[in-house]
Amino acid sequence: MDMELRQEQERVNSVKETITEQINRLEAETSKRRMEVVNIRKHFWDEVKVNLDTFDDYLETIIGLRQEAQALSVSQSTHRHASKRLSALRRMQEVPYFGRIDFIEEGISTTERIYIGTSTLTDTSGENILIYDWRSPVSSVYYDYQPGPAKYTTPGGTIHGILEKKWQYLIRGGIIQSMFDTSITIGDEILQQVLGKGTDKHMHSIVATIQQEQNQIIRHDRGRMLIVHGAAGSGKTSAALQRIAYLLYKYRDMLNADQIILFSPNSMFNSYVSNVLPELGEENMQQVTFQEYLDHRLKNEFEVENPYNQLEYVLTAVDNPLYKTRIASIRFKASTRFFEAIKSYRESLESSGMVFRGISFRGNKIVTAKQITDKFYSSDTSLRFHNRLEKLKDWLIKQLDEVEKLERTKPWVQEEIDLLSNEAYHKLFTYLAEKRGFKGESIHDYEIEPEELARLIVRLKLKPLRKQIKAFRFVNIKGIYKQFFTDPILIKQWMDREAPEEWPAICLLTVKMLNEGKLLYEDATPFLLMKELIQGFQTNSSIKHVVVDEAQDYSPFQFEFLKRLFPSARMTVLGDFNQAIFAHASEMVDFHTLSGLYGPDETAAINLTRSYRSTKPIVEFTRGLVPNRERIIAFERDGEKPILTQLSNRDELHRSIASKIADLRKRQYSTIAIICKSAAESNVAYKSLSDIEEIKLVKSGTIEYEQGIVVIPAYLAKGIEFDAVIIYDASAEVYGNESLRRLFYTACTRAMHHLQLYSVGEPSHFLRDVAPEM
Ligand SMILES: Nc1ncnc2c1ncn2[C@@H]1O[C@H](COP(=O)(O)OP(=O)(O)OP(=O)(O)O)[C@@H](O)[C@H]1O
Repeated sequence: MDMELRQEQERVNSVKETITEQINRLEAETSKRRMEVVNIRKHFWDEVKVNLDTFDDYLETIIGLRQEAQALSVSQSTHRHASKRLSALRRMQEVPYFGRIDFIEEGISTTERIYIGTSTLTDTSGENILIYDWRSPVSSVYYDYQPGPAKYTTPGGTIHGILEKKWQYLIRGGIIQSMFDTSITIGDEILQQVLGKGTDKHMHSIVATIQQEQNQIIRHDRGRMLIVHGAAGSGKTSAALQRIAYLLYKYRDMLNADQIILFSPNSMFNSYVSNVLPELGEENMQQVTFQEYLDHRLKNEFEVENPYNQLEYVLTAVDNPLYKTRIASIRFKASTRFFEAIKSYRESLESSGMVFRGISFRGNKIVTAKQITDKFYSSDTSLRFHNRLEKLKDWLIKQLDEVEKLERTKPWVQEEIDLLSNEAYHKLFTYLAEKRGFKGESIHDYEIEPEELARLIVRLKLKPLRKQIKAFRFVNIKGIYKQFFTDPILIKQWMDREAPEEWPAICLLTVKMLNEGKLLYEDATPFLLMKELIQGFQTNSSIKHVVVDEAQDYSPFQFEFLKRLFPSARMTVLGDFNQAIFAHASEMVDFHTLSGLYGPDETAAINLTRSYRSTKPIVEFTRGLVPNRERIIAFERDGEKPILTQLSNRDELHRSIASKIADLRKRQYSTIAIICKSAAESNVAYKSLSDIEEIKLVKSGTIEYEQGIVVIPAYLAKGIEFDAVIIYDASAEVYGNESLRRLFYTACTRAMHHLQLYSVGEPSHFLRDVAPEM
C-alpha cells in the first residue's frame, strides 16, 4: 500500500508540474491579452477616424468603429476565458483530482486509469487526458457503479465495459492525505470525513462524494420538469447546484449562467450558496426570491405583504377573530382552482365587467370612465383582448391630442407664462431656440413666438397624463380584482365547482384589505396574474432553466404563474413536504399537483431518502417527528444523542443556554443557532440572551449569512445548517398545535453535529414518541 501511495503521489507531482507549466503559459498569455485590452481602450479613438462630412465618410467611420469594438470584444472574451481557466488550474494545483476508475472498455483489452477532478487537464501535447472533468460522460461510471459491469452514454452511443476498481483520494495542498479502494473499505470514508467537519458561512461543492441517487438528479436530461422530493439534509440544494454546473458544462456552447435562475427561500440563502458554482469554475446563476420578483412588479401599486409576515400572522395570531377566515383564504388562493377561476374571470371581461378610471385635466373630465367602457365594449371583439386595450389607448391619446389643441388658448396658459420664473423662462427659450436650429451665440437672434410657448406649456402639463395613459393606468386593475370579491355569488360564473364554504367571509376580508390599500401575500400573485392577463403577459424567454428550491413553500398557483412567466424554460423543483411550513401547504403531502404542470410525459420525479447533514442519532430522532419515517435513512455517522432539558422558568432557561453556548464554543463549533418558533419569540430570546458575546439576531431582511451564534426564527433557517442547534423552547405551550409539527421538524433538522432542546414546563407532544436524552 505504501508503495502504491508513493507511486500515486509521484503521479500527483507530475500532474502538478504540468499544471504549473500551463499556469505559466496562461499567465504570460493573459498579461499579453490584458495589455491588448488596455491598449485598444487607450487608443480606441486614435484608430478610428471620425469624419461625418459625407455619407461615405460616415460609413467609413461606422465601419472603423465596429472593427475596433469587435477587436476589443474578442480580446476581452479571450482574456475572460483565460482568467477563468487560470483560476481553475490554480485550484487544481491544490486538489488535482479526487477519484479514479480502472475501466476496461468492451473490445479493448487494456485497463485504462481514469482520474476524475473538477476540470479536464491534458498533457502538453494536448493528446492525453490526465484528468477528466467530473461532468464528462465517462465520469458518470465513478458515481453510478460499484466494481463490475458498467456503462456510460456518450453523444456517439453507449459504451459498455468492466469497472475493475474505484479509488477515492483525499488530496490537500497537492499532497495525498489518504486514498481508498472503495471495493475494500467499508462505508464511505471520505464522505464520513467531509460530513464530520464543521460548517462555515458557505455551502461547498460535493463533486468528490456525489452519491448515486444524487447523480441521477445532476445528470437528468429529459422532459420539461424534474421534481425532486427528499428528506431534510439529503442534498437537494447541493444536487441542484451541481446540476447547474453540469448543464453549463454539457451545453457550454449554447447555455450561459445568465439563462438560469434559482428561486431561493430568502436573501440570506443566496449568500449561503453563492460559493458553490465559483468553486467549480462556473459563474453563478441568477438568484431571486419570489418576494423580490413580486416587489419588483408591484411596487408602484401596492406595498406587498412579505411572506414571513404572513407566516408570522399564521404562527402568532390564532386569537384574532379573522384568523380562520384568513387561513381559508390563504389556502384557496394558493390553489390551481383559483388560478383557473381568475383566468375565466378575465375571459368574462371580454364582454363586460372592465373597470376603468376616467381621465381628468385641471379638474375637468376629458373622458369619463363610462365613456371609456362604452368605447372598449364597442370595439371589434374578434381582436385579442390585449389588442383591444391597445386600440383603446390609441383612442385616448387622440382625445388627449384634441384637448391639447383646445387648451392652448385658455387663459390659464397665459397666466402660467406670466408667472414663469426667469430660470424656467430661460430653459424654455433655449429649448425652443435650439429646436429652431439656433446655436451658440446666434441663440440671441431667436424671437420667441407666444403660440409656440403656449403649445409647449400645454404639452408639458399634459405629459404626465400621456405617460399614464401609455402605461395603461386608465385600466383599474385594483378595481377589477376587487370586483371579483364584491359579491360572493359571482364566483359561480368562473368556477365549475363550489367555492369553499368560507367564501363569503373571504370576500369581505379581501375587500376590506384592498380598501385599506394593503395587498396580502396570498393576493399578490393572483393580483399580478390578473394584471398580466389584462395588460399582456411579460414573459421572459431568455431563461432556459428555472430551479425552485424549497418548492413546498410555493403554491400550485405560483407554479402556474412561473410556467407562464418562463415559457422557454425547463424546471427543476426541489422540496420536502415534511418541511412545508406555510399555511397553504399544510394539506399537501406530495408533489402530485405539480406533475400536472407540464403533464406526465414531460415530468420525472426522483426521491432522495438518505440524509447526510446530521449525525445518525440526530436523524433517528428527527425522523420520529414526522410521518413516513421509513422514507428517511440516516447516513452512518456517529455522534451524541439529542438532549432535552426541562426547566421551570425563563431565568433558568437563559442561564442554561448561556452555559451551553460556552460549552459548545469550547468544542470549537463555529456555527451555533438558537432556533425559535417565530420572529416574535426570537426578539424575546435575543433580548434575554444579549449578554452572550457576539450573539446576533437574524431577521427577514438579513442578507449575509454569518458564522457565530445566531438567534433565528425557524422559517429563516430553512435550507441552512449549523454545527449545533439549540431549540429555544420546545414546550407544549409553544409547540402545542399539531400544525406546527413541520416547523418543529425543520428547526431540528438544521443541526449537523449537536442538537439541544429546552422546554420551559411540559415538553411538546411532538416529543412524546421520540426519546431524546433527558
Ligand atoms: N454527496 C454528498 N457529499 C458530501 N456532502 C453532502 C452530500 N450530499 C449532501 N451533503 C451535505 O449535506 C448537507 C445537506 O445538504 P443540502 O443542504 O443540499 O440538503 P437539502 O436536502 O437541501 O436539505 P434541506 O431540505 O434540509 O434544506 C450539506 O452540508 C451538504 O454539503
